[in-house]
Amino acid sequence: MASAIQVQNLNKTFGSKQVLFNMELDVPKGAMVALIGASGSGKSTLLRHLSGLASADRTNGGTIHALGQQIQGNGHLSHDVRRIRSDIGYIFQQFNLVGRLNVLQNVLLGCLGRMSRLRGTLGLFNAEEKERALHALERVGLLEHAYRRASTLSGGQQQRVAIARTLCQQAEIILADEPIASLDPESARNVMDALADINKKDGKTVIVTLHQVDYAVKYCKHAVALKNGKKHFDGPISGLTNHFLNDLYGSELGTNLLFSDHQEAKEELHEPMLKQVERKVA
Ligand SMILES: Nc1ncnc2c1ncn2[C@@H]1O[C@H](COP(=O)(O)OP(=O)(O)OP(=O)(O)O)[C@@H](O)[C@H]1O
Repeated sequence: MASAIQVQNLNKTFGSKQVLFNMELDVPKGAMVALIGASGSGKSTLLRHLSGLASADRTNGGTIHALGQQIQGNGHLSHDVRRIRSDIGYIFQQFNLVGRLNVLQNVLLGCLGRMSRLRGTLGLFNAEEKERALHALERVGLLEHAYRRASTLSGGQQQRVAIARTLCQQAEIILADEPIASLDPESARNVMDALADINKKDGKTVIVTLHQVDYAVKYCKHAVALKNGKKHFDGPISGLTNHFLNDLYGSELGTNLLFSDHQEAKEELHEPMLKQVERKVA
């Protein structure tokens, strides 16, 4: 299957501290991937590199391609990174909406990457773009709030506006960096439902960093786990065995582990695991 994201030999060093090591990653188009790992393992740093928000080491930094186009190589962003980025939607933990604008205006900001600078600067959105933005809001269940000031929405609603913005952007790849970390369980579920819906119905590729393994199991078929800046696992979600998670999270174990029955997760245990998750997350 064609790749949405390809990472080859990515290395990143901050000062004297290397935080990503020889990272290799190939995410097929249409996948929904959970990126997991203990705090400080490098999840956010990797995600920022995938979208060209950060550049790798100048020496032996590796390459990153998005939809077959090189976004960076050896620490140099490609000259047309802005155009490539228009295919990549980015969702932040803290929503990153413009609070004083209304919800619809925030969603329309997703169109800016594909507009001429002049039209964008003047905020001259055309009828097709406005219709697309309204449709995106309908998709995430927030159409009735289109004309509310964004800052008056709840955190979960704001995150769904951010998702609608990526729809309006017509992004093919959605990178979500801990999108539910600051949300209550119901809001978290709504946000993950919206991402899963877009993945399933629109075929968008979603890579989502998650601290809660239960949400990863419930929503993603595939997981990539980082440990100390290295890829530690890359495979079906059923591979996240209790033993593996103990090893991955170490001292964070109490807050992150889901499976308490000490059974090794096998492919055929996937469905029962999901049921357990559903009960836990309900
Ligand atoms: N701008 C920066 N300058 C220096 N060090 C950084 C910078 N950004 C990240 N780091 C370091 O890189 C390592 C990986 O951080 P990163 O935020 O990617 O981890 P994470 O897995 O996303 O953690 P968390 O789950 O807590 O968000 C950490 O040691 C962090 O301190």
